[in-house]
Amino acid sequence: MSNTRPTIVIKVPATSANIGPGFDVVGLSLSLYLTLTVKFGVPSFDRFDISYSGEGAEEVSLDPYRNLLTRVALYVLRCNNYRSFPSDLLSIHADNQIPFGRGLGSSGAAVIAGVLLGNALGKLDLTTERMLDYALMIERHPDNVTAALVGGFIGSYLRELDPAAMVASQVPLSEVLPEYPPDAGEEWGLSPPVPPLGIGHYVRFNWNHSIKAVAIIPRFELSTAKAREVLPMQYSRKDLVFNMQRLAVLTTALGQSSPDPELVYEAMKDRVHQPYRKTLIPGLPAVTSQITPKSHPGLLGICLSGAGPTILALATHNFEAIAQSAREIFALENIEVDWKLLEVIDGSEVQEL
Ligand SMILES: Nc1ncnc2c1ncn2[C@@H]1O[C@H](COP(=O)(O)OP(=O)(O)O)[C@@H](O)[C@H]1O
Ligand SMILES: N[C@@H](CCOP(=O)(O)O)C(=O)O
Repeated sequence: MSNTRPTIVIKVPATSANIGPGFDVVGLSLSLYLTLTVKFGVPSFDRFDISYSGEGAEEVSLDPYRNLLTRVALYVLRCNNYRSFPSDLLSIHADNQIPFGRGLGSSGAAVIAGVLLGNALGKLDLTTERMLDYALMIERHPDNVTAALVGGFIGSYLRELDPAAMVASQVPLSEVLPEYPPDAGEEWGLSPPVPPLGIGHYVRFNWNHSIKAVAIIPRFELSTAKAREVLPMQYSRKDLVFNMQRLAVLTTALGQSSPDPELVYEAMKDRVHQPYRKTLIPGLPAVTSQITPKSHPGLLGICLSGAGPTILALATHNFEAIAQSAREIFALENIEVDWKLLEVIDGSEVQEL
């Protein structure tokens, strides 16, 4: 009988964050996946192998100290008294359907996959809440990572931390995820900052499963960091009230048995992030204002997905016509798009084979 540990499969969904007015607050898990297959055995040259297929396979680093997935897993392991990866780790294969830098939560999925990987490698038995704490030390807005971990239509907030915990939660990312291993024979420097307990809190809203997500995906990347740099530090009371009124309505409206297109279309408008991001995404205002429930029966609402450039249209039918109209509007700006019809699905899964 072999003593090798069973293969582990980790499956994490894509997400669409914000859904219009819920900037950094709401997220949906969508039916595109990052799937890791983790094998155990005796690695040659003391080094496990990382391989990729699918989206990003050509550009991602296969060095475990540079790759986001394995850096996150190592962070979780080091916070739990492991010095490094287990010596019987043979290989990690990542099959990725989530395009990078398009506003479909690729980095959130990678962070969650990394936390689940660290938890599985170290047999740590972390609770969902604790895994969320680890993820929030890296991706510091809760909308994508929470929806990717627990699945569904999710609202979340970050708890106000006491001053000591606040310091711990704000250490620079370079200290949470150092890129280089120590030289041979040397120990890692400082212990990594262990997350404070209970950083993120969430609730799952009802979702009417007749509503599908049409993701219209421009063929260019926009990093979330760049799309956050264009946002102002302060907002007017008028704009905040505009968003809060809509968000309060939207979180219930999308779970009703017969979603009301007029109500949802208006409730998916936003004044906190989309008006500022239009400079980075030509065509955004035209797409969100010209495709309406009147022009496209079946459409409920339309917004930027996450930080963009993907457009998220929520609809019950007429998916192709909605996508085709968005394609024509983007074509006027010389932007080509792909589109996918996605479902709102469950959260992450970890299986032993
Ligand atoms: N599966 C993955 N493995 C490794 N790195 C990833 C993975 N997914 C995303 N990333 C990293 O995250 C970056 C994209 O993050 P970000 O700008 O936040 O866009 P997104 O909207 O797709 O989350 C990629 O360029 C890559 O560096
Ligand atoms: N609330 C964040 C969400 C970023 O989502 P992503 O899928 O673009 O990473 C924001 O709008 O900046």
